[in-house]
Amino acid sequence: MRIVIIGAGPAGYEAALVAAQYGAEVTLVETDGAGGNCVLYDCVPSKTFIASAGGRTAVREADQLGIQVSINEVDVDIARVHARVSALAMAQSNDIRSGLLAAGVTMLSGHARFVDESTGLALHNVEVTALDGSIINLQAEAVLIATGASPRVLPTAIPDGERILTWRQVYSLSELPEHLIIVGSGVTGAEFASAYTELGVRVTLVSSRDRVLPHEDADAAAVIEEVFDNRGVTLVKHARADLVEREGDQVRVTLADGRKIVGSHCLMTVGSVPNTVDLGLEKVGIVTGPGGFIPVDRVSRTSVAGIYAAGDCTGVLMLASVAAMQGRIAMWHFLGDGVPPLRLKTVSANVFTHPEIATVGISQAEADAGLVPCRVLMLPLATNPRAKMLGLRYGFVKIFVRPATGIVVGGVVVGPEASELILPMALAVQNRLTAKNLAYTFSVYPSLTGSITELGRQLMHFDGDLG
Ligand SMILES: Cc1cc2nc3c(=O)[nH]c(=O)nc-3n(C[C@H](O)[C@H](O)[C@H](O)COP(=O)(O)OP(=O)(O)OC[C@H]3O[C@@H](n4cnc5c(N)ncnc54)[C@H](O)[C@@H]3O)c2cc1C
Ligand SMILES: NC(=O)c1ccc[n+]([C@@H]2O[C@H](COP(=O)([O-])OP(=O)(O)OC[C@H]3O[C@@H](n4cnc5c(N)ncnc54)[C@H](O)[C@@H]3O)[C@@H](O)[C@H]2O)c1
Repeated sequence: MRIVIIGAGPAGYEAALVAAQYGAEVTLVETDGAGGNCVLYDCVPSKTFIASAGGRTAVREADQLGIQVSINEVDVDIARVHARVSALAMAQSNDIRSGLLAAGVTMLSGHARFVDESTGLALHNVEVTALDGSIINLQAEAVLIATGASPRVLPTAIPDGERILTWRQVYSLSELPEHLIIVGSGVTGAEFASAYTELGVRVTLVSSRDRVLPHEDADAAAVIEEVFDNRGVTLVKHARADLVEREGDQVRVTLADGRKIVGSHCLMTVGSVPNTVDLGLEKVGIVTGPGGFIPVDRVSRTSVAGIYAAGDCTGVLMLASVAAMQGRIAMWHFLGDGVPPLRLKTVSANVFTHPEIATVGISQAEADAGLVPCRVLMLPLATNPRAKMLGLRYGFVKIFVRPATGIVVGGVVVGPEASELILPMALAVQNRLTAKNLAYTFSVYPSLTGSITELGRQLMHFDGDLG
């Protein structure tokens, strides 16, 4: 079987590894580097940057533990931080490339597009234009589109890479911004606001809504707002940026209601657009949906036989983990393996603010709307002995269980390393464990996960026959 994969982000490279494992002849085409935007520009660089920012916070927070280091004595060598970000991304990309080559995947560098002469063909034709302009034609029984997404650019706020920036451009700054205005308070905006304040930068966060992180758990977002407030972030709510312009060494952001904010730099985090233009989709008869995303079903099939799509270009859920799973599912499906369709209800995700917000399963908003009947219990970390020892001031664990059976259907953790602490909840949701199962599980004493087993104990009497 010949398979062509367009795009070497998590969706594309994970799919390539699966297909190669099954003995398929796999060609992976990528305009940039292995690992895609995820590894080179988005997820991996931002999380590496956030790790450095956390180093300064550890010093700032040491005082309450009786360790005295003046925060004014802490120097941030931003050139080294940025160099580390770039080096780590490149190393990760090289690792992925080596893994793909070792698995027998053929890697082609260039821009791929469909060139089928008519729709409805059993074999699809992909043309690859290399950087030097040379052209290679490929034919395949199956094609996976895994072309990802790019930062959304507003026509009235064009990034110049110096003062008006996308999140991909911040690592080329030679100095930390004096006053950073961040437009957009979704996950990307909140993560950068958190990291820059940790580095001691003055931040103004422009939110189009009444709160930060409008799509996240409201209790968790309230914690982040309180933390931001304590760190001196100016949060401008109900504010839509209409115009962002440079004035010498400054940037002026004009809001829809006429208010103006002046800062040294502006970071635009207003979402992403799918990379689905110039792919020749019309040649194969794929029609994109709202926002330009490629519609797919739960086994990653597009409307055209033999063509699959996975990852950010589908807009299903813009996470690396989901992209990778969609890509693997596409290959398992095409190569004839029995495959369970994608289940979004078991996806765990994390916002890498400080503290972090991790979630799995159903959300508070779905519970409040009555979409899923459930009992909700929340425990502040302040009651947890380990949290007290660590001097943690913020955070909580929250669980959602079915009322009659006690089956765990969702959870939220706000705290340090919440991305790690969510796993017991994710295991519970994935395997339909009950509150009683959690209650009977040994957690280490003292530990933050002790609060998760405590949630189980407080809810176990709802377990009924399944306990
Ligand atoms: C700032 C930021 C931080 C993030 N942090 C996280 C996180 O912590 N955890 C998480 O799970 N997710 C995170 N995400 C989301 C995650 O990065 C994406 O969900 C993930 O990158 C999607 O992977 P993908 O394979 O669909 O596409 P991408 O990673 O975007 O890769 C697509 C690749 O396709 C290539 N391509 C496009 N068109 C063509 C063509 N015609 N021919 C050849 N190649 C082509 C591109 O060059 C690109 O390399 C973050 C996103 C952002 C913006
Ligand atoms: N840790 C992670 O897993 C992680 C990190 C970053 C991004 N992501 C994923 O990437 C996707 C995109 O997230 P995102 O935060 O980049 O985008 P987003 O679309 O979620 O948020 C962008 C925000 O900008 C606002 N906005 C748009 N135009 C505006 C304007 N003119 N003025 C003010 N505000 C404006 C929107 O209302 C929205 O709230 C999400 O699915 C997210 O899960 C994940």
